[in-house]
Amino acid sequence: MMSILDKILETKREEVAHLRAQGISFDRGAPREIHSLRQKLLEGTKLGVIAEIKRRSPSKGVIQAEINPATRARVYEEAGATAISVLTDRTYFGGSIDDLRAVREAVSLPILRKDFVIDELQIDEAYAAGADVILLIAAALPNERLQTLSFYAQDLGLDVLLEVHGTHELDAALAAKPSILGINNRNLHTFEVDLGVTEQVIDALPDDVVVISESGVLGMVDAQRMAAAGARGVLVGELLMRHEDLGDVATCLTALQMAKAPVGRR
Ligand SMILES: O=P(O)(O)OC[C@@H](O)[C@@H](O)c1c[nH]c2ccccc12
Repeated sequence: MMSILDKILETKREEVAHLRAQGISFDRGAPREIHSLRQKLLEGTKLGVIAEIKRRSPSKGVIQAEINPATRARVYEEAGATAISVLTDRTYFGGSIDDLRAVREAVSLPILRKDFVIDELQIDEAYAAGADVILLIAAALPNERLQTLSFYAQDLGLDVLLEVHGTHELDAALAAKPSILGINNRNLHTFEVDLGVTEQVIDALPDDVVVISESGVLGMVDAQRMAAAGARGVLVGELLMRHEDLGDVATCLTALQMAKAPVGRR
């Protein structure tokens, strides 16, 4: 049976063919300002919170479809988020690259393009739209493509967040020299969430790898647990997106930042 990830990757191949027909243009001679998430995580004295804009997902269905990404991003910024993650996939997550452009206009925080990147053109598109970080998923790409795409993005000055789901992907992930390693607590095939995944993977890592823990963080206790495991930051989507009231969003985000910073790792 075809998994959801396989299905998504098939859609991405169609999107890339479309992009190729269209072309992406930006001026390589005039480099843009890049806001480095890696630097911010390293300099931070608290646990970093990467706040996500996600309307829906294959695992949860609609979370909140009618939002203004720019307004929400401003609330995230004012409440002290370290960075903003924008789901740009339309078919499965209800987002778009226009959401990312709108967020870029609204905030000066680092912005992560959250999508399923399989081709250089998607990285060009992210760069032209104002992203600072791109996501690469170890489970989605052969080892040598992971490396090629990681180096391609870093040559443009972007940070690369490389996502793994277990220790079996670590050799491939580290060979691609990501700026940040993301440990996803959600299994992309079964959608099962287990914060223990971050703890297990961090145990197997060299100390100098900058780590964030992704998915399933549902409050301050979970954030604290991920910080204690050694994560420099957490990536939080659903918890924030479930709140419609922007005051509640800010309160929720402020609470997450009360977690103590990790000790004993970079
Ligand atoms: O909504 P959550 O459980 O807080 O998770 C956020 C984020 O980690 C999740 O959206 C995510 C992690 N890796 C991904 C890859 C593609 C799409 C989405 C994701």
